[in-house]
Amino acid sequence: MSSPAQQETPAKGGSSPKGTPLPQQSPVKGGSPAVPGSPAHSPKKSPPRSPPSGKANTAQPFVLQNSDDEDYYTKPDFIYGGPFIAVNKPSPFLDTGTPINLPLQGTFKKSFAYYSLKERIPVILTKIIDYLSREASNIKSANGASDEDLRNFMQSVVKLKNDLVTNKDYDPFTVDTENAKKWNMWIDDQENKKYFNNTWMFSECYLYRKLREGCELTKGLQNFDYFEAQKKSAFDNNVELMCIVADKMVTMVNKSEKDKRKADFITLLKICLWANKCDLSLSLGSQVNLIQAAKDATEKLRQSPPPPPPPTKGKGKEPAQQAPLVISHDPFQMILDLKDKLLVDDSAKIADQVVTKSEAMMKAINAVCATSCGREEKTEKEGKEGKEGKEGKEEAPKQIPCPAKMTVPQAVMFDIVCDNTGYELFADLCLAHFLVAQKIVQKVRFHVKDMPWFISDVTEKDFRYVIDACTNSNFSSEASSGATEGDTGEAKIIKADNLRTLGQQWNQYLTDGVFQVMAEEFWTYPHVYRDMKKYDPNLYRKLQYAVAIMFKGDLNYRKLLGDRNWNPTTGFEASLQGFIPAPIIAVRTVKAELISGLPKGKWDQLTAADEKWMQSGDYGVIQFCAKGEALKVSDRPCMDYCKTCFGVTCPEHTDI
Ligand SMILES: O=P(O)(O)OC[C@@]1(O)O[C@H](CO)[C@@H](O)[C@@H]1O
Repeated sequence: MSSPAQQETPAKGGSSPKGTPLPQQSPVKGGSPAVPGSPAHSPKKSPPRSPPSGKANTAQPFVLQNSDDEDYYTKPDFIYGGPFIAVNKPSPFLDTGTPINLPLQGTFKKSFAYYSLKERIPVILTKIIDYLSREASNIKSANGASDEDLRNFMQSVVKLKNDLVTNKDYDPFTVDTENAKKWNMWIDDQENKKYFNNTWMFSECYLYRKLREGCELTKGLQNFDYFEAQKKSAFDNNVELMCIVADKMVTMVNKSEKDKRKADFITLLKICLWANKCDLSLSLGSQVNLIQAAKDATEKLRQSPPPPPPPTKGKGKEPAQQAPLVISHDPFQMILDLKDKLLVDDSAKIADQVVTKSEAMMKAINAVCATSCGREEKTEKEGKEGKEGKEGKEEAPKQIPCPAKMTVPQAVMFDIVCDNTGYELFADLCLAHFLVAQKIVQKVRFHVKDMPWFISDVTEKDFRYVIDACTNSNFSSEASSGATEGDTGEAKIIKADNLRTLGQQWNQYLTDGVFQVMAEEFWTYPHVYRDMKKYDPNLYRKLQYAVAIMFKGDLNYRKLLGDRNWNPTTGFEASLQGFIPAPIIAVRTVKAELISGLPKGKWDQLTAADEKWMQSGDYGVIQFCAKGEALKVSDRPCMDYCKTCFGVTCPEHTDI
């Protein structure tokens, strides 16, 4: 076993475990970091960290099972034949939050990363084990799996949980796939191979990838999605919200004048934002029901109402309004209610600049088309002449230029890097539909996961499920209290008529290629986005063709920011560390301890009021980096270059 003393303590080194030089280290947010060996560092055990406020703590106790656990570092050494001498080995565990500018990591005991690895993920794994034993016969019959398949998968989850809670080294992958080989290479490259000692991102992604391997190693569970049942319930729980949004969509997709179009664009961005509260990973797989959450919050507010606002002084001033005592679950009302929780709001900028850029792109495409269409006409003419002369001459195939050489896209495209399925995906689809219907873009590409990921992330199958479930919904119910009510005061009936119409339209868009679903491997790699160019240059190139890329949710945000605890006032653009294939939009409720682009003093103010505000998902940001790398002829051709295209046309990458 490698000596823990040899492991670099990140707070000391001033560089990330991957060796990336970091800016000068400043003090830890909420307290100065205790460095092992320093007087401030106490080897004493600190009281266990409580879970984020409002979340049920169903976690099991952290069982210390062998010398790989964190207490190992403070146990006395036994010297054979000599006296017992207590030697305090320098521990990589620090009793602090994540120091500024360091990666999020399980070694910082006051961080959400530590709490997640220690409490949250073991609970998620335990729930899978429970589900497998409870639903064994259904799972077997649905998948054509054997007892042995199920037993093997279950054992792999038990082992994974044990390895995690005892902070073992990562196990290499044994399944014989190219993807597993890559993972093994990346594991070899890690300086720290233990769950808590490496970056949170690597460990957490490894856990979800390893879960998948448990199924890949069986015969009958190859396509089994252990989170599917939870994802389906999540959809059902929020159909009422979808019906409310669908009803408003009717006016949003009609041709409208400029100002209304901009206002609707902004509204839909905000609907997309607050839909990101519906994430099953933060809730440890428990259903997130926004209607119930609104009812609970209303009840809480009624029990302890906020003090009335002080009277406003001065002539002609409006009297201050008492805050409403009802928290609505109507998604449109929610936007107003949560106004103060939206910490950075670039939505107006986004609405303006996406439209402007789309118009410019459309012009460029038309200009290219004018030239190539001219050529096509000629070809047609030549073809006719040819036909007259040579009978049966075949028509030339559509020429798709080499993506590495193309500097103008084939269509005006908006990309959405999806996060959660269910209501959140529904909201993303609404925004996409709006952009297409208003002719702002011609096509929307949805990037989804190629395996079950962070419980509720969208896979291709989930994508189809949501659209079909909308198309076939026959929801009809009295509006829950707090939702839109009729003018007459009568209870309003919420129906799925417009939801079904949306579902049908989305199916059509899929058939026509206006909506495209892409499940690239990269999204389930452990790499942060600044490294995309290195690990997947093809995907980077594809993204470059977008008019803008919207990254949804917290995990995408963590990857955008390199999973590093930036000084919160660092500019959003700087925190992207050069990853700007196209203009970047980040739409995220805050569920991890990192953020950039905050106004001065805001972080301190929020932390003084609630030190766990970054773990709750109650706050949000809509951020924009308008730049985007210029699309030049690539100095690094497509990785499939010349395989089938011979440098002329591209039959491979039709998704560009
Ligand atoms: O990406 P999402 O769905 O918004 O959030 C994913 C999430 O719940 O998972 C991570 C921990 O497992 C957290 O960073 C984050 O809160």
